[in-house]
Amino acid sequence: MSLLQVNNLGKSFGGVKAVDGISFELAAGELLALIGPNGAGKSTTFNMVNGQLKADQGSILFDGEELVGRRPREIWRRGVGRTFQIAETFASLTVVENVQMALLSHDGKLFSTWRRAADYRRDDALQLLDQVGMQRQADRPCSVLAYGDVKRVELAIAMANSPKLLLMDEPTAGMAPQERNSLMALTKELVVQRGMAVLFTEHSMDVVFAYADRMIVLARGRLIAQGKPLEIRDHPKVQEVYFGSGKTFENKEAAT
Ligand SMILES: Nc1ncnc2c1ncn2[C@@H]1O[C@H](COP(=O)(O)OP(=O)(O)OP(=O)(O)O)[C@@H](O)[C@H]1O
Repeated sequence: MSLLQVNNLGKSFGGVKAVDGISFELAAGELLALIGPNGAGKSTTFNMVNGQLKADQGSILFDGEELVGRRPREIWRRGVGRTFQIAETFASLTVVENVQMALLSHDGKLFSTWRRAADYRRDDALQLLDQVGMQRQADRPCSVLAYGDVKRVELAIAMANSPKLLLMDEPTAGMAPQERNSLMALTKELVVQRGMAVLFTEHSMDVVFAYADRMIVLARGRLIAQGKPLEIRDHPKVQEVYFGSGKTFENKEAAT
């Protein structure tokens, strides 16, 4: 059975059907990209899975249990993690302290032991940093890191909750191509090592085609195609939605 089973999921805002009865599955150890033009319904889908938006219709089964109607924190506790940008207030903390804060939060001790974050499970935090190649920078403040390194720390923070499913909303936005590749290669490594599933949205087609195991394509709230990257690349409906008929992804990449 798949880790995540989404069935006939829908959400409207006023008269707009932001997500219109979509169904898809995601298995453990799989990297699934959610793509589509602006306004296609990607964020709305994401936010229904993480509980920030309540679905109007359909079901989201995670590990066999219904997520629709549950609060975000409950969903997070069940093993659905997401990457967050490191807030400005935390940028002055060191890299390892940021991960220690995440461990405190995971253990439900955030407010009682706030001041002792620097002592809390430091070795575990260092091990998480090792997995993202950031152990050597553990004692530097996050504020001085290169952008690509901040993204690695954000990944380590998300790992502190040991998610079975990790949601990543445009993980490589604002990154240079080389940084993008290195972040996605790392994500793929974590997927393989931990058997974790990842659902990510992405505008960069080169990232999607290089790293996604499978893709689902939304347009105006509907799921218009799903499959392996090569199947999607040649899918007529996808070509139509993105570029009008006759054009290809390669043309788009070459043009940008
Ligand atoms: N809170 C909201 N209130 C009203 N309409 C909304 C709201 N959120 C999304 N929508 C509408 O729902 C549709 C889908 O939006 P959504 O943000 O899910 O698309 P998206 O694929 O994530 O787009 P983008 O790539 O631009 O982020 C759009 O028509 C959008 O205007």
